[in-house]
Amino acid sequence: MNPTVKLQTQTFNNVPTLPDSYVWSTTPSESPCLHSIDEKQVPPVVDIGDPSAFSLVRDACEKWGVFQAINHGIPLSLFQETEFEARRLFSLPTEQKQLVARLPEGFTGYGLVRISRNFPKLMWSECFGMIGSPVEHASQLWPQDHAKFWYMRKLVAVMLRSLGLTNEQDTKWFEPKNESDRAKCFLQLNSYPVCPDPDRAMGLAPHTDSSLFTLLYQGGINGLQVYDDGVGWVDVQPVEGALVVNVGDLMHIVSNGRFKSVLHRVVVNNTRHRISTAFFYLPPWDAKVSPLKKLVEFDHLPMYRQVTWKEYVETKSKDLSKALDSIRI
Ligand SMILES: O=C(O)CCC(=O)C(=O)O
Ligand SMILES: [Fe+2]
Repeated sequence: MNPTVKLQTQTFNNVPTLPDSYVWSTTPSESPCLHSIDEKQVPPVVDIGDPSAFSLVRDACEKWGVFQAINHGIPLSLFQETEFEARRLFSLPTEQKQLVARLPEGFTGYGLVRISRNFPKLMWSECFGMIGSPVEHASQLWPQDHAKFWYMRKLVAVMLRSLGLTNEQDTKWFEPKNESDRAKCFLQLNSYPVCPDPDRAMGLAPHTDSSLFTLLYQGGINGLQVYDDGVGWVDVQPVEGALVVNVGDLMHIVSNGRFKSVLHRVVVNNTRHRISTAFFYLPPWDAKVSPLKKLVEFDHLPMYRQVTWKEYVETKSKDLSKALDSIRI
């Protein structure tokens, strides 16, 4: 049994005060968050079905590295059902969740978020990871007709087109060489239980996602914050029907730094148990990722050397904040 996971879950259920191991020195009061109502100071909400979406997405990814997408074509009921099942899963007794505990180096199963090992303090959260997507099976069953199972296709297309990548040559680098090599989705259910002392706790420590991009459903409960150099921490308020789209490190590399991978964190609260569902859109394991030629021509010099996704994950698990810099030319 993983002792850390056991400690964590018991703590969530039983304590009236925050144990020392969960007290962060960087509290929200030390790094205040902006609760802004000025819409220029928050990541924008973009209607993906609108013809102006490409330029709005480009601007948002360049300035913030994040936006909220509406009209994205993904049935919201999928997320609502996922949230329902996530609440069922996280409310199981600890011993039962331990049956599917994530291995220390693994991605799937129940446990602490993977980035926990990079921080000395514990985070007020637990998670459950899964790999795979229905597209893998649907494409074998209906080779010509599986597009409707690829829920993220509209968003993938918008992200690429907003970078000016419109033809097949531009996107060949992450095309699968065979069916088993197809781009993967990693799904993570995050649970942030009600916390006795939210101002001194941390739901999820500041990090960037390693993915190409991440789709996030945050239900209706606040908690996600993104960092802006000029303004500091900014709330990403849940918007009905919207999905948060984060630019990840790989998109940052591919776009030669034009789309910036967004630094974000999650704060907790003392009244509501927050659940979020994150889909990390990933290239095949051995895909070679580097600034795309077309985009380098625009910027003149490549900022990053080529790296495989596998190599990048290994580098990042050793040092979260230095992985991008370590491949900088
Ligand atoms: O719970 C959230 O709002 C964010 C989750 C997140 O950043 C992650 O899973 O990487
Ligand atoms: Fe994240």
